[in-house]
Amino acid sequence: MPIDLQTDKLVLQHPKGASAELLLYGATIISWKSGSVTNAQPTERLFVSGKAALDGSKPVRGGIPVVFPCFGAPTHPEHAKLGQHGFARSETWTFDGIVMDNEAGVSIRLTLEPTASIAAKYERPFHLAYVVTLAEHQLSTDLHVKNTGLSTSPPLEFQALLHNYIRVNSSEVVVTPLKGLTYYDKTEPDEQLRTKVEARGQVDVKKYTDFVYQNAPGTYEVTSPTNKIEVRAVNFKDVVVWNPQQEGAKIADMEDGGWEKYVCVEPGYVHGFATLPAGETWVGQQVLSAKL
Ligand SMILES: O=P(O)(O)OC[C@H]1O[C@@H](O)[C@H](O)[C@@H](O)[C@@H]1O
Repeated sequence: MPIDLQTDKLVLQHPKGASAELLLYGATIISWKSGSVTNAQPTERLFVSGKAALDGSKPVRGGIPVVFPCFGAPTHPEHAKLGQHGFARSETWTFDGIVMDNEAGVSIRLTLEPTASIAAKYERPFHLAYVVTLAEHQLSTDLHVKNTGLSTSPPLEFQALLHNYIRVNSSEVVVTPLKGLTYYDKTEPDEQLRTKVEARGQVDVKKYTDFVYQNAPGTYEVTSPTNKIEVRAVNFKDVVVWNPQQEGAKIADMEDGGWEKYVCVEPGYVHGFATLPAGETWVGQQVLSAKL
């Protein structure tokens, strides 16, 4: 079966060998196995911590959690009751159907609408759809946000991000091209000094990195001697590069030394807020391609 719907997760299988698994909880992709143009053998491209909870008790430490409607701690008054990174990664989504099932792509759609538990902490009406498409060497994830409010209601203001944990040796990986971009350095203790300009042609994560690059180009290469993933994003104007290094030891669900096994490269709309008038839809798209 190219698409296997189980109680709490979906398994996608591409006829040429790639596969992906996603939980209904958080619409979190927890595995993407893909070959590349130069290496046909499907290999795992995402990192999931050995200590991650996969039972819906807390957001998954790894894979691709969906961040909506706030990134980090809430800063918008409408998000005040939400936790870090919002609720999309910790609510159970609904399987809405198969979008495509052929060699070009095996594709499904999940949706999320306000539930009693969401409405208790977030009052705005919305409809989210998440379309996940598996191709021979690619995984596409498209987030559709609709403001379902009445025409008289104010625009929806939100942030959204795809929190990719890319499996790679973090001491060898570089992320390009980020040179010349303004970024917000969340590791900088002095608030006044947090806005910086990237001077490096190749950004490594050999030290604690938590950088929010603004107005980034949208296409990034995540390269190590044994792995290369291209991240292509549309409408996610910013990109976060995160690796906690030893700070990761303070994260309860991080496996020992887990930070040596991934880099997070996260396209998002996170500097400021996307503004969506009533009745309209915003679509943020991402394509991950295995190049090596
Ligand atoms: O522990 P969480 O909520 O999954 O967040 C992990 C990291 O996510 C990154 O996107 C943030 O920039 C970091 O500041 C944060 O630590």
